[in-house]
Amino acid sequence: MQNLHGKTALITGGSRGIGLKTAEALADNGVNVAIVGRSGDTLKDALLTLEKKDVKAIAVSGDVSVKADVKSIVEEVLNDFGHIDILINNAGIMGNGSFFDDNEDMFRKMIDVNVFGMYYMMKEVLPGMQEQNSGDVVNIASVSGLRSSAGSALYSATKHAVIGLTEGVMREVRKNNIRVQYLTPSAVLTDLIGTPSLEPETMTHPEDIADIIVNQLKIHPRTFVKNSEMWATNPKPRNL
Ligand SMILES: NC(=O)c1ccc[n+]([C@@H]2O[C@H](COP(=O)([O-])OP(=O)(O)OC[C@H]3O[C@@H](n4cnc5c(N)ncnc54)[C@H](O)[C@@H]3O)[C@@H](O)[C@H]2O)c1
Ligand SMILES: CC(=O)[C@H](C)O
Repeated sequence: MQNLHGKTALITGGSRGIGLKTAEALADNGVNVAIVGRSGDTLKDALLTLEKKDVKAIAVSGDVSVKADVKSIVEEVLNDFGHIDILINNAGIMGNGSFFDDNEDMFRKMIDVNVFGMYYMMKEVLPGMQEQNSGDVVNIASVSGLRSSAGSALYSATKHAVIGLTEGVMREVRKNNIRVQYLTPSAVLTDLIGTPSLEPETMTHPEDIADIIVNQLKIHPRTFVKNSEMWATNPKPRNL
């Protein structure tokens, strides 16, 4: 196992949900954290939480689906931290409904945020990791990237794209000692899913995903968990 103390991490969508819990868990392990989100009180509140930890924490506002924003986000983080050890590509949006709905704009928006956001981020961050000959990239996909269902074809298509993108990039940069992995959580109790149809206590919580991320990052750098699927153990009232 390796100690994460003193490393630096950039977490997209770090203002709430899985991203914020991951930033908190990393900070608890001595990692300096930069959270990225669209501007607003949520991002400020998240930073206040992180500032209480014994690490350097910064918040950078920007839209990951906008190439110029991503460029300036990464520049700002590099100015503050000098380098980036860990990139958590977590920002994402979900729209559901029938394939036959009027949903072309929503589909493009999801592709822009869920797929291009990650693409732009990796384009900006990976060259620095190649130079330092080390690094970790964690891309948050979803079980919807493995199995699609009626009502989620479009979101699912974006998460399938995330998995394809991640796997190819991983194969390209492992020679630089960079570990690129993806996670495929099932339903997690966050704002993204709206009112849950399952009993909240029986669902996976965002801090559970954060624990998994931190523990996987602690594995000796010569090895990594390429992909992992997380399920709620006993979701009620129905087993998914
Ligand atoms: N909640 C679930 O059930 C679940 C399951 C599997 C995968 N995921 C994935 O986990 C990731 C995090 O989701 P969550 O559940 O924490 O959702 P959430 O809605 O609580 O958080 C999403 C975060 O992404 C940010 N974000 C959205 N669009 C952005 C943009 N264009 N630029 C910058 N930031 C942006 C939001 O501000 C927010 O901080 C997403 O990629 C989601 O698809 C979630
Ligand atoms: C939100 C999501 O990704 C589903 C529930 O797996």
